[in-house]
Amino acid sequence: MIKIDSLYKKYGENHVLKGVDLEIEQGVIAILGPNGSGKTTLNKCILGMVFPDSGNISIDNQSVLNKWDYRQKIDYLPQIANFPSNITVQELLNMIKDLRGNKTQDEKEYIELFHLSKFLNKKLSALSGGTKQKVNILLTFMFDNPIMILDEPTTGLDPVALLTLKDLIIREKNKGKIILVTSHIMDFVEGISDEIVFILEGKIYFKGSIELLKEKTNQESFEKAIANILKQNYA
Ligand SMILES: Nc1ncnc2c1ncn2[C@@H]1O[C@H](COP(=O)(O)OP(=O)(O)OP(=O)(O)O)[C@@H](O)[C@H]1O
Repeated sequence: MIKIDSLYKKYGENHVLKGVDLEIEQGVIAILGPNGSGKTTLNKCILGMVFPDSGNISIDNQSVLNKWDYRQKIDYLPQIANFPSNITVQELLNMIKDLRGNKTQDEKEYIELFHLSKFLNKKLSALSGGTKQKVNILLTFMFDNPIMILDEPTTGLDPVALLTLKDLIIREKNKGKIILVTSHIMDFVEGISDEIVFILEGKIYFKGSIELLKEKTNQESFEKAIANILKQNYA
């Protein structure tokens, strides 16, 4: 379980998180909110890549602030993967496996699913944006840890890869994992999520199922429900 208590984070005078309280048991949780609302900042706080100004984050009842080993339990797909450009996909795979020294799932399956075999000996600088994202996904899913944080996993993917990714997320969720997903693609979010967490003005504005969100906003579709929140707050 991930538990976040009264989390505050500001960058200079920009107060991004202003008292976030959140409890996540298991399943796919979509972290939504407008651009700049603090979704990535929240993810990075959980990962220990950004230090909150105050508040607490615990995983399985242990505070993770100023700790490192817990990160071994988290598979993270960053929003923008800054791969070294002059090495091949295979070299990168080997490097990440060496660095993490973590148990891996069958990477060959993911290579096949995303049709990556023909790119294994290509340099990362030679790959298209979508193919880079497939490599990014492979590097995240080939480990088998209880928590996944996927920041904009759909970026650049074609419709076939998008469906494959959906299936993989559902498969990992069915193993009992916690999967936090950030995305602006509402169809994708609707297809995978158990719960929605909507961040607005630095706080959790809504947490609950898509059905509840539709009910609360009096809208028949998820997309309209999200649009309704944004219009009410920004119109
Ligand atoms: N390292 C940083 N230094 C200064 N400001 C930052 C830093 N990282 C993020 N910010 C600012 O914090 C705010 C929240 O950014 P964040 O990336 O967390 O938002 P987001 O909800 O993930 O946005 P998006 O949907 O556009 O990806 C933004 O105003 C951003 O400019």
